[in-house]
Amino acid sequence: MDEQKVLSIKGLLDDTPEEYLSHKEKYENSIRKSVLFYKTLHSTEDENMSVDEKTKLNFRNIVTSAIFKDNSPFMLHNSMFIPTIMGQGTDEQREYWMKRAKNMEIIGTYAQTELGHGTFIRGLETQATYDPDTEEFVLHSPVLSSYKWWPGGLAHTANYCIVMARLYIKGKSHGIHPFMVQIRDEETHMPLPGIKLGEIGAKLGFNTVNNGFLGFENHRISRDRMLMKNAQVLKDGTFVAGSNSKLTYGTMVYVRVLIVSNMANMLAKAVTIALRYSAIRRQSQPKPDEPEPQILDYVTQQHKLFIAIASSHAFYMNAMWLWEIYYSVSLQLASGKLDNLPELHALACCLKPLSTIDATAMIEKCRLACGGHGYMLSANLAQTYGLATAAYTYEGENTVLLLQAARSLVKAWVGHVKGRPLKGTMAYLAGDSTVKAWDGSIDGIIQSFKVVAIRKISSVVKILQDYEKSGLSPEDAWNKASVFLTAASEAHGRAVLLSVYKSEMDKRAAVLSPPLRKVLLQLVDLYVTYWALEKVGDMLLYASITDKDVDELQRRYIELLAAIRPNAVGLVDAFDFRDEILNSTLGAYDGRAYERLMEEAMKSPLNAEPVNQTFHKYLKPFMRGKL
Ligand SMILES: CCCCCCCCCC/C=C\CCCCC/C=C/C(=O)SCCNC(=O)CCNC(=O)[C@H](O)C(C)(C)COP(=O)(O)OP(=O)(O)OC[C@H]1O[C@@H](n2cnc3c(N)ncnc32)[C@H](O)[C@@H]1OP(=O)(O)O
Ligand SMILES: Cc1cc2nc3c(=O)[nH]c(=O)nc-3n(C[C@H](O)[C@H](O)[C@H](O)COP(=O)(O)OP(=O)(O)OC[C@H]3O[C@@H](n4cnc5c(N)ncnc54)[C@H](O)[C@@H]3O)c2cc1C
Repeated sequence: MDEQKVLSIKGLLDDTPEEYLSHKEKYENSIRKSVLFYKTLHSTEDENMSVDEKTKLNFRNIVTSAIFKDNSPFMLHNSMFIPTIMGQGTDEQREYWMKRAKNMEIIGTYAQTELGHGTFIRGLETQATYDPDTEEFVLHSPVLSSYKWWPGGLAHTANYCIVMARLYIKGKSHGIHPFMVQIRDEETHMPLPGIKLGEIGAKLGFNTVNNGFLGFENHRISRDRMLMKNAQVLKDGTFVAGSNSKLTYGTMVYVRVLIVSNMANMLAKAVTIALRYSAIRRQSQPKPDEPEPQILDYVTQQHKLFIAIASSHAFYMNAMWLWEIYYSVSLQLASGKLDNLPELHALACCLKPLSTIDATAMIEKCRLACGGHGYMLSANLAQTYGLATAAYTYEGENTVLLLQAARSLVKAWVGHVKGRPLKGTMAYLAGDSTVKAWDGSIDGIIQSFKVVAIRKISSVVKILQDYEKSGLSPEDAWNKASVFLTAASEAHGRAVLLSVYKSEMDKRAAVLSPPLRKVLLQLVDLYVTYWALEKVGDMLLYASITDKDVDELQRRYIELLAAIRPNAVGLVDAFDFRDEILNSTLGAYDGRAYERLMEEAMKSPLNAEPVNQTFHKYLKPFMRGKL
């Protein structure tokens, strides 16, 4: 997708900064731009695309959608509506709906979360009751808490949506299934009879995504609107279960993988802004006889920012690696082979939380590193934070997903102890669980992170078993141990992030020029050393690190910051964000931050006149004691 082409779209870029638009104007402006964007770039994910092309398209979509400073009301159409049709529709349903969706003849969203339930999918209350007499499903929202609540684009944009509803046949529940539901008339866009729609209101971010609510009053849809790839309802109401009820959760796994690459992109944007600003901003005078230095020369500033560069690389490498796994498991599922789905689910349940936790924290650190100007909306750091922090919650709240990963880790460990072989990304759990002497090499530190994970998993399993021996139910034991279950999942996730980053870089290093290889491997070294220092407690407990080793690690870390400093600006320039996509007064390539700050300030409607009308209406009478 050619960004030049995107940016050449007349009217795509805002004359009036979004900050000065009303809530309603922001939405209307975003629709205007989304239509322009799609008309020019009508890029779709072709089923015949190679893994690499699909991944790049997703990644490019993310990058390009960044133009909107916030996200587009079309976001769910691309990121969930289309993938659900692809993953949950029969061949016939895909044939029909994919054509309409790809051509933007219809705009869709994905309506799963309800006012009363987001995490607990099996608790969703929207009903889809099959009527064999008319061969229809009756959709109904029995109580307020069953209203769909949150779906992007649902309020005023989408005219179709995937509704995840509880299927009832002859009074019996058959679990949650996906239904294709038209919610608005294709000509008038009016909500169809029996359908209540609206917007959920202003949020911390995502204020142009048009998140909405949806309630059904006995709304009927034909039988062929249930997406029936994984489970079917025959005309007479016979229910045919799928091979695995969790296949209906497939879109969420896809988006969790997408989010890891999205975090790489978000973090790259934020650190480009903060680091470029740090290269032009001069402040203080540590040496009386020298000019004020660039704030980028403060080692504390390097500590705040360089890890963000390395983390973006790490998330990107892990995301590309995870996409390969996702696509290969998807192909296996298509041929009925399910045995690698649990591992993909567990990986996504580790990497989505860790990438969003780290990216959110590091984007905020990029903002904080820019002083007062980082607090300006025109810097586009606050908005980037707002978008990233949402991913902590959506697509599976992070705690919940880490506990899901813990389920798999506990099962793997208990199986291992009983002699069952471990496989894939959990195979290392069968390895040595002690570090006889600290090995400060990159591979040695990564091995130590694996030992930390082994020890945390084995110890939390022991806690669980002790609780159950003491008479606690498995559920109560699980809840009591849950803090350390999430810690075990995080440790596993860290080990995966580090080892995949290193191995993926090693694969690429062979084809890099020696100078580039040196710089990129310095970032790997920085990433591994940073996390060893961040998790020094675990290293002391499980990896035989001594205070002398820690001292050595600290010195190595400082030297790495100094080594990276000369290439720091080049490293963020290499993310190759155009100014229009960075959309930031502080991050523009030309470094004219002060002029841009002033230019943006003058766009404030308040600066249109020297005296605001409230002076004569309120202030003057007030100051003259006449109010
Ligand atoms: C104009 C320009 C526009 C261009 C835009 C381009 C795109 C932009 C890209 C932006 C990038 C991304 C943004 C996407 C936006 C998304 C917005 C947000 C959407 C949403 O939030 S949708 C709703 C998401 N909701 C959730 O994720 C809910 C979380 N809850 C759950 O997943 C489940 O409830 C659960 C897993 C927590 C528990 O499920 P439950 O049925 O109770 O199961 P359990 O009993 O716990 O476990 C049973 C066994 O099932 C296994 N399991 C569970 N889930 C899965 C799964 N998904 N796959 C496989 N297996 C699964 C589990 O492991 C258990 O197995 P075991 O018994 O242990 O063997
Ligand atoms: C910006 C944004 C966009 C969204 N877009 C969509 C969309 O397009 N479509 C859609 O369907 N949904 C969407 N969502 C909804 C999102 O999927 C849910 O918010 C998310 O699944 C969490 O559910 P919840 O909000 O009901 O929180 P709850 O599930 O009520 O969880 C609240 C808190 O309770 C705790 N908790 C809950 N369960 C457990 C547990 N089992 N163990 C331990 N602690 C627990 C956690 O601390 C959690 O944060 C969006 C949300 C946001 C913020």
